[in-house]
Amino acid sequence: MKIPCSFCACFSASVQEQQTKQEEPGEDNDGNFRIFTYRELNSATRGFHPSEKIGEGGFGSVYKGELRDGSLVAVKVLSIELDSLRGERGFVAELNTLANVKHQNLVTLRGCCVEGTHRYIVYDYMENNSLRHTFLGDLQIIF
Ligand SMILES: Nc1ncnc2c1ncn2[C@@H]1O[C@H](COP(=O)(O)OP(=O)(O)OP(=O)(O)O)[C@@H](O)[C@H]1O
Repeated sequence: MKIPCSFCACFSASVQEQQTKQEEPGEDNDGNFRIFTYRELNSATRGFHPSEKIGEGGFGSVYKGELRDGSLVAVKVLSIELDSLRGERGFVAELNTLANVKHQNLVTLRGCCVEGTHRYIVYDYMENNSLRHTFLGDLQIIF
């Protein structure tokens, strides 16, 4: 029998609690990290429409989305399902790290969504220019 780590247990309980008490949109979890509903992300990305796809990473596809409040987000759809130990570990490790690390050069983790065995991670959307300016800004400091 697999025993979940304390973070998994807390996270799972938090998600279930959020999902039972909310419909749409998701509420703030602790003011920063937020549990999104699948419906909200589905709506934000226009049903994960191919035209909204902005990239492909090692863990899955990334879609641009617009939340109801007008803010833009990047939604990473993990291609590895929770049944996979590697997927679960990667998901928990990424959230556990990013939710606690704040830096001007790191894209902000907005929250996540759990839908069945599927997992979604939501970040602030960064325009190419934002990333380029941040990078060039660092280079100017270095040189
Ligand atoms: N917050 C974001 N804002 C805008 N575009 C993003 C954002 N996050 C990811 N992308 C786009 O999606 C692509 C894939 O990103 P993703 O983080 O999934 O893969 P990666 O950078 O290769 O890292 P890894 O595979 O290790 O997770 C990026 O190259 C970028 O074009």
